[in-house]
Amino acid sequence: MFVFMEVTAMQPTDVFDYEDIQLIPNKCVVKSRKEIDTSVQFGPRRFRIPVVPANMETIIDESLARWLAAHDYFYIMHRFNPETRLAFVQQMHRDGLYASISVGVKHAEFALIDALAAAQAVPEYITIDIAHGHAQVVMDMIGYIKDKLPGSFVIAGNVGTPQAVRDLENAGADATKVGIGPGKVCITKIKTGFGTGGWQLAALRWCAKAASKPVIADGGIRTHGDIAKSIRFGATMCMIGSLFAGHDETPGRAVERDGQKFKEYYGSASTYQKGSHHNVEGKKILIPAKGPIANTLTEMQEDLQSAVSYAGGRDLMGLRTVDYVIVKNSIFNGDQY
Ligand SMILES: NC(=O)C1=CN([C@@H]2O[C@H](COP(=O)(O)OP(=O)(O)OC[C@H]3O[C@@H](n4cnc5c(N)ncnc54)[C@H](OP(=O)(O)O)[C@@H]3O)[C@@H](O)[C@H]2O)C=CC1
Ligand SMILES: Nc1nc2c(ncn2[C@@H]2O[C@H](COP(=O)(O)O)[C@@H](O)[C@H]2O)c(=O)[nH]1
Repeated sequence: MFVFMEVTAMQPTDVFDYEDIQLIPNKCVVKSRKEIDTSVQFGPRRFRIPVVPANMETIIDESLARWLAAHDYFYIMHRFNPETRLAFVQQMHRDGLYASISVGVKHAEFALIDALAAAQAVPEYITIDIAHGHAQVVMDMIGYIKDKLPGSFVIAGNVGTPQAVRDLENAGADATKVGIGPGKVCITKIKTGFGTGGWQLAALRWCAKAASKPVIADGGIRTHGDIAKSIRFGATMCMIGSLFAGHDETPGRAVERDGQKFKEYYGSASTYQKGSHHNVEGKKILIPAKGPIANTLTEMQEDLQSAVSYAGGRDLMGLRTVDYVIVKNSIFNGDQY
């Protein structure tokens, strides 16, 4: 009985997801959407939009990372070519670009931090990227990075509860990443029964209320309007995989089916990434080819500018206070996009 009461007290009050929310407009205060500033300060730098492509092997590679950095977008390089990370940081710095890498928590990852420190190659951003980020080993890694590379901005995740956000912040994380299982290629909820899939936006709101530092909303974003909703519910930055998959520059393998062009998009915990069948929590899908990523990034920015104008604001913070309604599954109203 006591345990039941405690669990009940931990639950968020409203449960909803992106598709269940519509934001309510305020009077427009700009003459043109072009006046609206969508930029965001995140750690030591300012970026054009509050969006980062997921740190997954089919979403980002070194070449795209370089392009994003050079064009003032945030990126996080994945950690699946572990031996290349020191050289990557050095090359980015040599070219006058910021470095943003991912690490895990196994023994060799602590050695990487030592190697970066020894070479005085201090990445501007380090993301600790594991499935279940509310873990002592993650807090140990945060402490280790803060000790050896105090100049790096540390993002830790993934988590799905306010307690996890507080624990990682107290361990020294500069930002936390929220989302357990809402991703398009995720099967965590099916395989384990756990996660924020189906109520990711409510989980974001729940976690962001507890946060004293920036939160990244990670997974489940299916439309550009979901970016505005993430900001409304407390995110500073949005991590997106599936919407970026399929572009010319995203590195998923190109395939053709019945004369149509697609690109592969697979989970970081899928058998395709891991090369093994143990603890698989991801799958592979095909995403239709989409053309240049720059077009999508521009469209995201324009849609965000429009969203802020509906909010009656001039910048992203205008979204934070808008009213909203919860209408279950209301977004497409039976229509196709
Ligand atoms: N956002 C999400 O919902 C999810 C994301 N992913 C992504 O998949 C990739 C691989 O993640 P991950 O398997 O954590 O990376 P790793 O293979 O590096 O595992 C992380 C470490 O944590 C241990 N661990 C203990 N419990 C868990 C658990 N429930 N899930 C995962 N590890 C656990 C692992 O040991 P051992 O392997 O021996 O158990 C290992 O030592 C990451 O990029 C991650 O972001 C994966 C699943 C969910
Ligand atoms: N449960 C799993 N989640 C995964 C896996 N690989 C990546 N991810 C997460 O998904 C988001 C991207 O979500 P999307 O809805 O925008 O496509 C990514 O950032 C990770 O957090 C996986 O194998 N299993």
